[in-house]
Amino acid sequence: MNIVTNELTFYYGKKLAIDSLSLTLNSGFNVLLGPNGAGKSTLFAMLTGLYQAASGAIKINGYDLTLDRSNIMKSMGVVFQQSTLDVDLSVKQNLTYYAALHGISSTQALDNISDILAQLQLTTRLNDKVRSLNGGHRRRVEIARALIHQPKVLLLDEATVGLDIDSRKMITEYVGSLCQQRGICVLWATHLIDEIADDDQLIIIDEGKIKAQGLSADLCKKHKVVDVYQLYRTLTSSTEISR
Ligand SMILES: Nc1ncnc2c1ncn2[C@@H]1O[C@H](COP(=O)(O)OP(=O)(O)OP(=O)(O)O)[C@@H](O)[C@H]1O
Repeated sequence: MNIVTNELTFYYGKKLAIDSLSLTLNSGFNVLLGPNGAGKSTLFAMLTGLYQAASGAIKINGYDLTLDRSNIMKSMGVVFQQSTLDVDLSVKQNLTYYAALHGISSTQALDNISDILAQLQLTTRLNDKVRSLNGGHRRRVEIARALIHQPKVLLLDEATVGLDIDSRKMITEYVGSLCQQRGICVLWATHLIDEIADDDQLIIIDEGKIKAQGLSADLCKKHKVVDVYQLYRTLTSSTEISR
């Protein structure tokens, strides 16, 4: 289970947004940390095949994204920054419709994620309209939906932005535990430093470039800083406080 990018470059017009970015991510919880405008969402759009690189290559689980996108999509789950749920449908309808797009029956879909729904405390909300759920519950539905086809790679773009502290904690802990339960490769983009643990694989990105990659605790030691906050301030152009 891995994601490999080789010398990826992407431009919006003349603006260079991703700059010769080479990265290898293995199974486990990988955090992509960067300030606003660093290139996180652009990289996600490239990893999901929505944007095409000006140059460079992406391989996911051994498949080349330009040659074999359909095989990659079969084993990839994505939670985008903006919600893509239909608020006028029930939780169950949102889940089963998405499953049908993957050729999975409603019964099989709910079976595939019954333990996930229970862990995310969604089992009793299946018949509720998404419109009636708060932001934290909507995010949980999106995570359950992204896992419905049992992907090997899960991408989450700023999945906890705007949520209350309890929902953020629950979601980060849950996604962290998924890596252990299912051995999948998770890429978690954030600019919230308190979501990063010492033993997380951390990739710091700024201005479309990788500034550091490694275990969070090791990177702090290497750069002689006391915590990830200091590391982030040292390695990026950010002046924002993102705790
Ligand atoms: N549609 C666009 N047209 C032109 N420039 C863009 C466009 N989208 C993004 N950019 C620029 O590309 C760079 C990378 O943006 P991107 O949205 O990928 O960053 P990000 O790290 O996801 O930021 P955020 O945390 O704010 O979502 C930024 O300088 C941004 O202004």
